[in-house]
Amino acid sequence: MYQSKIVVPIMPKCLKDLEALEAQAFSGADIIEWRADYLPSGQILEAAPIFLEKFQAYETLVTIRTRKEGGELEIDEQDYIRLLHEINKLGPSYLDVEYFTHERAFGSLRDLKDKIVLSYHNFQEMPTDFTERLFKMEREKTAFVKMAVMPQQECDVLDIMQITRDMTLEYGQKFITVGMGELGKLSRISGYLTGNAWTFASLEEASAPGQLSLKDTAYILDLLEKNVRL
Ligand SMILES: O=C1C[C@@](O)(C(=O)O)C[C@@H](O)[C@@H]1O
Repeated sequence: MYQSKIVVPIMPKCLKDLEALEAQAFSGADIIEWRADYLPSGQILEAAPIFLEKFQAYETLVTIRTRKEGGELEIDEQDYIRLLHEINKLGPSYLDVEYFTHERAFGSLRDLKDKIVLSYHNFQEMPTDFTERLFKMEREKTAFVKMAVMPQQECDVLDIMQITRDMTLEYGQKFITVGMGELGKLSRISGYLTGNAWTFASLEEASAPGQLSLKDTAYILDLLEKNVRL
């Protein structure tokens, strides 16, 4: 039986929003994800030390989600890589890197692989090459590999869970998979069976469809992870 860590995203749209956040309100979370793409790219480096200092009691994940993968920011590849390198110098626990959108440029980030969450997002569908993409990302030997997709039918959710379990048994607990939307909710709380390493939960505003609240996620995981005997 496995346990999942709970990640709560924050999405400040200006520095004032970021400054107004109270770190204690996030208690129950293990990791705070800063969705830096909600800020104009010119403000990201100013905001980064504020974020990292405010949430120093938690592990931290910095994500610059580009439009192509369902995020808010249009940014060229060089800036994307440069920002990640600069933010890394400030000491976040983890950095999200979109593998298939920035595959050519990934080489220059390889030296950070021990803190990289290599990721792929598809808000349209469950890609038919789901497993292949996981294998491809796994071969880069980063800290974690993440896939967030949109299941279209019930069996897609079961497939996500089964594949996560198979990959975890083979390579260890380093996969983060999400079935987004209403249909996918079960995948978010199934880590005790599948080995899903992290689950994303929301405090006020959800950063993706189907996210459960932090309170509900903590309650359900507690129930499933502590009381189930396999
Ligand atoms: O990749 C993910 C997962 C996510 O899309 C979700 O569905 O919970 C939420 C995003 O903030 C995060 O970067």
